[in-house]
Amino acid sequence: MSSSGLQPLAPLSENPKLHPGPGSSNATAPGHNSRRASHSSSGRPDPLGSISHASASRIGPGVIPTGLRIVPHGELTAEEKAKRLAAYAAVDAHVKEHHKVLGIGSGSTVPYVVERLCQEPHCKANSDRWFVPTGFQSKELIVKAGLNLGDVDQFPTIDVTIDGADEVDDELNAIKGGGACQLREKVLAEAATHFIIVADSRKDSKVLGTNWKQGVPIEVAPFAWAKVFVNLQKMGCEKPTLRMGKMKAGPVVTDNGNFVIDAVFSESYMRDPAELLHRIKMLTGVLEVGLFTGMAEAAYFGAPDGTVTCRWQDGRREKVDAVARLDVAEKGGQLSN
Ligand SMILES: O=C[C@H](O)[C@H](O)[C@H](O)COP(=O)(O)O
Repeated sequence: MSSSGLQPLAPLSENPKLHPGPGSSNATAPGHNSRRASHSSSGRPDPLGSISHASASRIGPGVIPTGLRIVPHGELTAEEKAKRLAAYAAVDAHVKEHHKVLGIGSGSTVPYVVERLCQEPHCKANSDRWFVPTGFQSKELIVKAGLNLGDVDQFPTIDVTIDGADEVDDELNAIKGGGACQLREKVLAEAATHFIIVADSRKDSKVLGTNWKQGVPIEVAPFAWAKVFVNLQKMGCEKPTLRMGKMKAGPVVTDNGNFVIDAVFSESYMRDPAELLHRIKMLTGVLEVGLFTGMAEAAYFGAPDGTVTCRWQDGRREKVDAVARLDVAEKGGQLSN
């Protein structure tokens, strides 16, 4: 089925041992799609062809598709409810049956995107789809949900990427990288025909840096971090900080093996994020900047009162009723593709 011609590793969902019957604790919730993925032979060399399902299942417990646990909506905090509603509204508006390759972002809002994709009507098309992650967390989400895992080297063109954001301005420019995933996230945003943001209403802002005070996340080659740090100070960055690990002595290391510098810039810089992005990106040693300018087509913001606002790149703004989509989430349960 792959238009790229590559045939990725068959999903673990094809292993019957990993799919207990309906009476088990892994029984699926309403909306579950039990169809298996089908894979056609590409005729081209398959670098993963020698890996059998059996050997794949021995990789470790972390990769077994255990399904996603849906927390009943009533048990969520107002903030989590808002994220869920934004994610559901975005998936319903932008994922179409003919979309075959979906980019899955990172952060605490994105699990609700995957949750929605595993419900009716979307799940019907999932067996013929590939899901491309932006990092370790979203890869685990995809695998646990039993969805077909792909990568951007197989699918350099993605139909829709849906991702969270740390802050979004008036023109849908965004700060991203609070979870250190900015490099892969930007590759998947750029590869996507439609790049959509999902967030709670605290991220909805006029000027970047108004609510997100941590600074612009910048992924740097480890050996160059001190040089970039000094360059940023010379550029006028008020407070560069090498992001440090928690429960780890030393800096955060990204999924790509790099460091992250968080750089706070004054409002005058943040009012022109495209120019700031350009200047930072030109510093040798910088791999990617967590400023996403002119990329998002639409952004969905869930509010604690249960409303969702969609903002479009052309400035349009509309209210979306997402509460009506909560039938499966109201009950909670276990969900897998
Ligand atoms: O690196 C992480 C990403 O850019 C996230 O998408 C961003 O931090 C938003 O995450 P959350 O949805 O948890 O606020």
